[in-house]
Amino acid sequence: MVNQAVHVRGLEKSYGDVRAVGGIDLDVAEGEMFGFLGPNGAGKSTAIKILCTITDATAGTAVVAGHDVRTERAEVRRNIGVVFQESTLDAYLTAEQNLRFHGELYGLPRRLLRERMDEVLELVGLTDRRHDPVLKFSGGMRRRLEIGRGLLHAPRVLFLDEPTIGLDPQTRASIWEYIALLRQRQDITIFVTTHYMDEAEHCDRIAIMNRGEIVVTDTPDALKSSVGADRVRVRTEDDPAAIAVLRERFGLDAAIHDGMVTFAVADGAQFVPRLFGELGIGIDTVTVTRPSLDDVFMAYTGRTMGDTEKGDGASALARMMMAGRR
Ligand SMILES: Nc1ncnc2c1ncn2[C@@H]1O[C@H](COP(=O)(O)OP(=O)(O)OP(=O)(O)O)[C@@H](O)[C@H]1O
Repeated sequence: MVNQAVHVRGLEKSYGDVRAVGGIDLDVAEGEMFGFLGPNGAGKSTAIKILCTITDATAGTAVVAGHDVRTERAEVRRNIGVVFQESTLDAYLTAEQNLRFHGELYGLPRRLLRERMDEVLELVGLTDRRHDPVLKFSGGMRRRLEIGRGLLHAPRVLFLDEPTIGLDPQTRASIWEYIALLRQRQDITIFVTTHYMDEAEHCDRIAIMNRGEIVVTDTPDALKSSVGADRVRVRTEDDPAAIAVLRERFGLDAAIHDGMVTFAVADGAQFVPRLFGELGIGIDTVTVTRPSLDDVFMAYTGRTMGDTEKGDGASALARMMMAGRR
């Protein structure tokens, strides 16, 4: 049997009348890269806070790395690493001093701490910058250092909350290269929240949360298939006539969006040659789009991932975590 890194049953959290988490079940296998998506206010931060032992659930159980978050808080904390979107590094300290401070908080013996510092600095590509103060680092380097710091005490589960928010596309790509490398080198489970569709594609499985409930959990491919149809967009010599033919001859419900006749079919690549043969109206351009994770997100939450912007929930989470450590 595959061991569970995260095992959650009937987890609930209410703030007064607000049911932030409404009785969720969740299983994440050891070694999985698991993505947690959902619009603002869906309950992701609250669920993660419970898993990281920052707040208590109102009901239900959660076991992380084999320990109960309610009754074995210290063991859970020893076995998890947490990286928040907002930097909690001390910019006036060097990379190494930031790591040492964290290692001491976790009570790592000196020799082990030295070894682990060498390892994580190498992993995140900052060995030659270890004596530089963090204020000289770029945004991407800071994030890499934070990921390295989250790994210092060799956690079994790493929680990454929006690890690349606010970074440029090139830096985002390089952070994901480090995350991929991390997965190859270390036996670790990664639990990540993101608002970027391309990043969600890196996950083995994704859970989409909406209004306190997990509405679906599956692999990115299976999720895309579940929302089904391909989207076909055509520009023709007579769009209203084309819409009528699509309805009468093909039984398809088409409409004009952004100046193109747009409709959905199960297999666009097979359908397009038929369309050219049988439409009887000149076609200027045609495009076929497979469902994306954004379509999946839209189908399950009624919003696009791009609509979702960060509130201050995660920064509150970062502040609480740091307060908890002192
Ligand atoms: N400390 C709190 N007190 C009262 N209500 C809260 C508190 N924290 C969260 N909530 C409410 O619980 C619900 C879920 O919020 P949560 O921050 O978990 O959502 P989220 O999915 O993480 O959103 P975001 O993407 O914006 O971080 C929201 O309605 C929010 O207003």
